[in-house]
Amino acid sequence: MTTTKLHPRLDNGITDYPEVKDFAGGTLKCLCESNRVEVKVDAQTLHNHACGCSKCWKPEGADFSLVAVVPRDKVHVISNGDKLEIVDETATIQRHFCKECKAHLFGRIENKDHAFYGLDFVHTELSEDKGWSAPQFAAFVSSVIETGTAPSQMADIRKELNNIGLPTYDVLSPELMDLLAAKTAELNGTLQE
Ligand SMILES: N[C@@H](CCC(=O)N[C@@H](CSCO)C(=O)NCC(=O)O)C(=O)O
Repeated sequence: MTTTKLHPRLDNGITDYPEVKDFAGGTLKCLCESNRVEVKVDAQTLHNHACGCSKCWKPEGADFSLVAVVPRDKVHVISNGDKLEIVDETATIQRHFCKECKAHLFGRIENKDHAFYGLDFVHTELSEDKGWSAPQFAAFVSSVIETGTAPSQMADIRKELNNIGLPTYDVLSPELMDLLAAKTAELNGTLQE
């Protein structure tokens, strides 16, 4: 038994993701009461996952964020873009957040030599549209220790994630780590076909 709250959309199992075939996207809205920042995403997301890292945006009290990727040319700010600022311009992922409510609307990589260049990071819980892809794994699980989770809770947290069907990794999933390594090999000239 653990007192941890993974994320409001994970604590009772993965029930809020009725993934819809051919789902074409929806609109993300910040958490402000009025003048919401709105970002239209014209595609289904890929690689949706729980992320325990300290940089991804999490709802109040949650240990994990839920974050997925989508092609950057499918992401368009349609309202109140003047409220967006970048958390850290020097980070690999430039997270565009609403300076009033602090929600992150999208994260973008501007370095063309990065394996994930061309993909934006989005939190589909900011959308009321139903049909988004469901979380598939939990990444950066050990990182929750960095933001104040006791190491003694980690076994329970991993068990809880596994119980709702999410394999746990302390970096990204093997598939994504292979993409990162292949990009490094490509840049080093050692990539084999
Ligand atoms: N232990 C660190 C890990 C931070 C980290 O590497 N975060 C990943 C998360 S992306 C979504 O899963 C990352 O790629 N970061 C690049 C960036 O943030 O620019 C911590 O917890 O801070």
